Amino acid sequence: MDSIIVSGGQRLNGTVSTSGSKNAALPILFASLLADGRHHFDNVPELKDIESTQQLLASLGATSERQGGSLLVDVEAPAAHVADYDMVRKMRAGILCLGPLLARYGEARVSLPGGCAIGSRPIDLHIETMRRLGADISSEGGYVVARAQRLVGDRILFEKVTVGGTENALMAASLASGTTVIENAAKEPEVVDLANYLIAMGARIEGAGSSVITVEGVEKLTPARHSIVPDRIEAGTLLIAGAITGGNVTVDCCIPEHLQSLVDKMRDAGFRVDTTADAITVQSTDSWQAVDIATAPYPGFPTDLQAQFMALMTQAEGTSVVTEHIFENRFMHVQELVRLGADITPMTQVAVVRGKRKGLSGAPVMATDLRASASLVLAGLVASGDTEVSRIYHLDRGYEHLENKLAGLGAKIRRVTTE
Ligand SMILES: CC(=O)N[C@H]1[C@@H](OP(=O)(O)OP(=O)(O)OC[C@H]2O[C@@H](n3ccc(=O)[nH]c3=O)[C@H](O)[C@@H]2O)O[C@H](CO)[C@@H](O)[C@@H]1O
Ligand SMILES: C=C(OP(=O)(O)O)C(=O)O
Repeated sequence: MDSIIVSGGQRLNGTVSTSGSKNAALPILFASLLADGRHHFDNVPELKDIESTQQLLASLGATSERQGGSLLVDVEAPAAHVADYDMVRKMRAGILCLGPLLARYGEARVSLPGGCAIGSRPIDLHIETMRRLGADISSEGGYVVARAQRLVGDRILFEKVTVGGTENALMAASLASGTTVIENAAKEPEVVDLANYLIAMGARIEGAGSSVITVEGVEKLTPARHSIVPDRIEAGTLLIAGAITGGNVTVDCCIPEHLQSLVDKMRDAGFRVDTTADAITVQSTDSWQAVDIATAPYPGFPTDLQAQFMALMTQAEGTSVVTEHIFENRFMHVQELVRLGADITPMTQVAVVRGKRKGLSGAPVMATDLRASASLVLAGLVASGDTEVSRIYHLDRGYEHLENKLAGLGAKIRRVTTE
């Protein structure tokens, strides 16, 4: 099992590039199930979650081949429309094959999904969506079982903003008969990227990126070519790495607009942050202070950057209040940051971080989920001595060669493999 060892104390400097977005690539790969033939995706990150998706797609009749940063997916009708437990348990996004399978073949049997341990993650809104579109749907032996003749467009009003729910609704509605209006839709850039691919395949979608999306169902979609949007969460993690080490780091190949909430918070804290069309530069200063954050759906502060920002706040002058509004139990990193010497009091969905610059010292810590892993690596960059982050398979789900990118900026970091 791999772990990462970080020897803290190096200021990071230089330029690093952003990879394609995991959370955009996953739904887009599932969307390929909507059309037989060859789909061509560029800027697809090399990640465990992408490999797991390729395996799941293969079990559904869609083989894929990587060519450098591109992935070619050949879709043909599968013998069965089953997403097996062994495939779906590894990642939450497995539920995203429900909409495409149901819309395309009129039936789907999808295992209840796994994913990061960040609180209970129900799929009731996905199920309700398919029901609204006319599916007969039930839960049997750990599987969602759904059937429909042809889905029929309807009004879907999400009681809560859900990224995956909106994505499943978009994919299902694209091949439904008639019009679907999705209200209180998620506005995340990853939803927009999915909509753009569906449109490239011939779907008729308006309003993606706003809270009301209208989909006119079509009879058939055809494969297309698409480049995956840059990963705003990876870009944000790298910016925080620059800031936490007191360095000057430029993150390029990103879309600064997608990171506005982070940029605003970093500026409020006192960092100098400059943006160009496709890059963000953070320049550190000795006088920066704690700021509060509260996670919210896009364009609010992303829950997927909460743990990393908390690591930064352990180094701030003053006290920061971190509020997690999206997931009920996304503070698993707190106890590990405390092992490194951080002063954090977790409460229900609120954590109070008392900053103390240069106060961390290296220790063995355990990654509990994807972004928690990243926060521990960031803390390790400023802790004195060595920090060994184990269970790094969580990190590998969603970061492309993070240790190489950080090493390129001057970090002393290495991966070790133990039996
Ligand atoms: C693969 C992917 O893109 N994952 C992202 C996606 O996850 P995911 O799509 O799973 O997250 P959602 O936006 O659906 O979840 C938002 C909230 O809605 C709740 N909910 C969701 C569905 C449902 O049927 N019922 C329900 O109650 C969730 O428990 C959570 O409290 O968006 C999250 C919120 O930005 C990110 O943290 C994840 O990185
Ligand atoms: C929580 C995440 O992923 P998933 O939804 O796949 O568990 C994440 O990307 O931070």
